[in-house]
Amino acid sequence: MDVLWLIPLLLVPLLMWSSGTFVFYFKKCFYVGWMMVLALLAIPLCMLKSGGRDVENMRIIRVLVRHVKYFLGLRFDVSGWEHLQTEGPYVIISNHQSSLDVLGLMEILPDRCTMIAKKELVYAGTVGLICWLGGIVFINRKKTSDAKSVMAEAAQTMLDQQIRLWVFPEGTRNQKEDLLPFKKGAFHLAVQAQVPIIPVVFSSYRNFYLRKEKRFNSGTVRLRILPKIETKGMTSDDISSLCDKSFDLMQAAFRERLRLQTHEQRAVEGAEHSPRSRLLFPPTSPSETCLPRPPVPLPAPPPLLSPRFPIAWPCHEISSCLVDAWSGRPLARPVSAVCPDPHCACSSSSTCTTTSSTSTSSSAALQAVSGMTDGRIDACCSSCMTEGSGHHQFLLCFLPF
Ligand SMILES: CCCCCCCC/C=C\CCCCCCCC(=O)SCCNC(=O)CCNC(=O)[C@H](O)C(C)(C)COP(=O)(O)OP(=O)(O)OC[C@H]1O[C@@H](n2cnc3c(N)ncnc32)[C@H](O)[C@@H]1OP(=O)(O)O
Ligand SMILES: CCCCCCCC/C=C\CCCCCCCC(=O)OC[C@@H](O)COP(=O)(O)O
Repeated sequence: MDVLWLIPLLLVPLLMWSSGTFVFYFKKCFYVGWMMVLALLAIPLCMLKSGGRDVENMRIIRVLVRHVKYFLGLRFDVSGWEHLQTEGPYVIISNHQSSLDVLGLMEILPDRCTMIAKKELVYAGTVGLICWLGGIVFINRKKTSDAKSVMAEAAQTMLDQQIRLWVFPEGTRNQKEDLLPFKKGAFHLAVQAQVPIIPVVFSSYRNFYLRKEKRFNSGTVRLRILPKIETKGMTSDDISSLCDKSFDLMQAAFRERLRLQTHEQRAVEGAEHSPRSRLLFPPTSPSETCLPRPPVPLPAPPPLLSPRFPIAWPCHEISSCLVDAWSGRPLARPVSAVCPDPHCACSSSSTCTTTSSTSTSSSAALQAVSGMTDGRIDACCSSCMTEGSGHHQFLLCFLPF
């Protein structure tokens, strides 16, 4: 009789090892349960620190949530930190795939930043209470007029109390291959307060988390912080174009990442359903998962055409397509050139972090610039610097057919 308690103790690891569906439910229950417990811990700490609802409580919440990723086998890889180095209030907008977004959000959450959330969240037990204590602004999505007036008030509070706000402009969770059309509230907020917008793009979770298929493997989420979009001088007439511009930038970054993910995914097929992939941390690079792999030393980076510009090599976004994950052979030839891409998102003073070039015309233009005609441009323009003349230096990733 005494040994009966051993059964679940042995059964859980066995099921974890053998069943992906079990892992899915186990991890989800653990996540919700553990967040509830953490919130319970955080409540007295927040009360002691600030005596009630205060954005400063987000520091405590941030510290407490940071370790949860290790239990779930998730890694966060952040690029574009420099774009968060902006003084004063701003609005952060990001895509929203799942409640797991909270983990990524807490990885980069700046000081004095809180969120806009649906009002139902306040009823989520201890989590609801901690959201309230953290100063989260609750809106009633079903009553637009109420939501608008709450957000107009929030714009004023942002300025009065120097607060930053994080909004999910899709307005709901979305796991599709494209972002949902953006709601306008975040842009009204930024224009009313005359503060910049900082877009943040979470890479798709589909390579490790599939709600319908009941899969929750280990995986890496790439968070890309894009350059800020200024709203100084804008009025309500500019809301639509601001919203469209932000959407286009984020959609391009999301799709570009998704394309690279699909490329990497092919390399790890087969390993995908192994217990290792469900339970352990993901390897740091796709090539690590590819066995056997001949020990081919990587070639030294070729000299850039214009040494005047300090371009990092290999740059983060492109590095994943520089080497064939199976053979280790170099796939792409990085070259430096002036960016002819009309969609290039370089802004005059900052480092360019995004642009994707899929249209035939810009692809042809890039090929002409790079002098290579026997291949396809897979990704272009990363770590691009702006020359005095307004030309953009960038790297091309060139895949031979
Ligand atoms: C240790 C502790 C451990 C504990 C762990 C837990 C810690 C947790 C901590 C932290 C976690 C926090 C995690 C939070 C996550 C929550 C996420 C969510 O809940 S996502 C859902 C809610 N979010 C939104 O919905 C986005 C914001 N929504 C909007 O901005 C919408 O625009 C909204 C609701 C204001 C209106 O939505 P409409 O569906 O009516 O659609 P539209 O097209 O945008 O607006 C209709 C018209 O109203 C105008 N409008 C919108 N906002 C306006 C405004 N502010 N002023 C004037 N006009 C406005 C628009 O321009 C549009 O008019 P025209 O079509 O252009 O003519
Ligand atoms: C009454 C609803 C409350 C649901 C929350 C259940 C408790 C969750 C417990 C632990 C998770 C901690 C993170 C909580 C913050 C995540 C909130 C969230 O992601 O809400 C979903 C909302 O953005 C969009 O909702 P819909 O997709 O429109 O639906």
